[in-house]
Amino acid sequence: MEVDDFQSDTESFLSWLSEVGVRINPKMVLKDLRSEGEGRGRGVVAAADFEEDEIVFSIPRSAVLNVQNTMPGCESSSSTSTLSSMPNWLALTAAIISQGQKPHSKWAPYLAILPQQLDSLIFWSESELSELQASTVVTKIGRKSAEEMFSQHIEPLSLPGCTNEMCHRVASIIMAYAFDIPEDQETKQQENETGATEGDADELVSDDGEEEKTVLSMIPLADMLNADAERNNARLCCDNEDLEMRTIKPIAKGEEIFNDYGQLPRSDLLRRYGYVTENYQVYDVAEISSQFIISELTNGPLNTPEGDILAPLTLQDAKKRTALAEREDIFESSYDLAYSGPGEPAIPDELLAFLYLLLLDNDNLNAIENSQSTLPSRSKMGTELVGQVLANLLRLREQEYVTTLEEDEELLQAGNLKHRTRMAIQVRQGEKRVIRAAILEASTFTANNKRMRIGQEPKLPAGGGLNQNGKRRADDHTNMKKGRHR
Ligand SMILES: C[S@@+](CC[C@H](N)C(=O)[O-])C[C@H]1O[C@@H](n2cnc3c(N)ncnc32)[C@H](O)[C@@H]1O
Repeated sequence: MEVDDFQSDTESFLSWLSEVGVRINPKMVLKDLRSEGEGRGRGVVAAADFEEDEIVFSIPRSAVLNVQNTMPGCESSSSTSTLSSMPNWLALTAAIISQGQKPHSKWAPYLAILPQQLDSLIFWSESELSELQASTVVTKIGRKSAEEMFSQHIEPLSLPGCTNEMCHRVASIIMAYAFDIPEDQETKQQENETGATEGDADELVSDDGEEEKTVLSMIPLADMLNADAERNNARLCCDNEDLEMRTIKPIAKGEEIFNDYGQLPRSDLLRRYGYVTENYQVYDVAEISSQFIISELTNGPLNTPEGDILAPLTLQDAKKRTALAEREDIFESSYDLAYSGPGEPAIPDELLAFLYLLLLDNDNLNAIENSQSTLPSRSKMGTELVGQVLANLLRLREQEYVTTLEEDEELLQAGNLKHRTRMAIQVRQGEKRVIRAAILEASTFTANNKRMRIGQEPKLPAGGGLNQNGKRRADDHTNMKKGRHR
């Protein structure tokens, strides 16, 4: 978009906001922030000091773009009922596409300022995605399943000129811009009178414990606020007739006014919003899947801290222990590792318990299975063996990434990186740091190994197994896998 278009679109948008009844505090400005960082686009900045709990702007509910407000414009009652029966995000996608095709849509000046291009992961090429290496975020993009939904729900609406790419663009804007707001009193009352219920609206629990319906909505101007982890200083308040953006702390003149997108790891921030900043790194997570753990423990013998060799689990034994983990409600297909905080370890209890069950001796395993005993406390499950095996598994998990943490740090320092490549490196670097922190935590486990399945196993000849660094011995050809792929 030309610079002039950007500015003139902002101006048309601002005059439209006033036409539709949006009241803007003169102490705020909608600013072009593109020169302050790639992807920053427009943002809201304080032009004078704000106190805490001041209104930055207020928006009448009639200006909100959602399925309810666009329905009266729907050509036929059959499309009205079709929209109501769709998943929320798809119905809103259809409503926005349909408004975009109307030259005189009430929301035209608003739609004109929504981005044509986004950096969310769904728009990345295969080669750009490969920079994320072993990050599991790549498996969560969901392009194919979204397209199945488009063909099931949007195609039958026969919206002229509607393509998959258009649907992806609109659905991604919804993911990055839309708000879930509680249904307004009037609609609620109408529904109570007619007994109508809305499709699959998300539900919140209201103060009085009643489930409260929410409506996925595009809220002009409210969605012009950027976000940056803990720097949020305003929030959307839906308690009054108009929706209000209110400050939650004093904001000094010149400061940007930030909303809160949530405490997201950078992988998810990139997937959903197409940007990352260093301020989100405290929320980074790394994942280790149970499939990876089982495959490593069944594939080869392990060296124990005492130098004993722990025979690999048979597939049947692994299955039995996994079934027990499921029964004990600690089995997850993938476990999240995060930075530790007060009372929050890097290694989740469920992962610790799963490894404990995989490494427990048969007598104690049977006792849990027969409900003669239960899983012990976290400190007792953190045995030296569990810590050692987990540290080895985590080292192997780290080696699934093509580059090392140190190499990523060098790449970031060297600069000259394309915007998407830089963001991908920041994500994978963050995940490796989390894995390293979890390895350190695992190496502090010191509980007694007496219930562990060491010593029960027939001793294996030297030459097999993982060494202390988690690497397979060079002569173990059959078990060589998952090395670095340079
Ligand atoms: C709700 S919109 C905010 C308004 C947006 N800046 C615009 O001009 O349309 C969310 C999008 O803004 C951008 N964004 C928000 N916060 C950002 C930040 N701290 N740094 C860079 N981009 C950001 C991302 O592209 C994100 O998908």
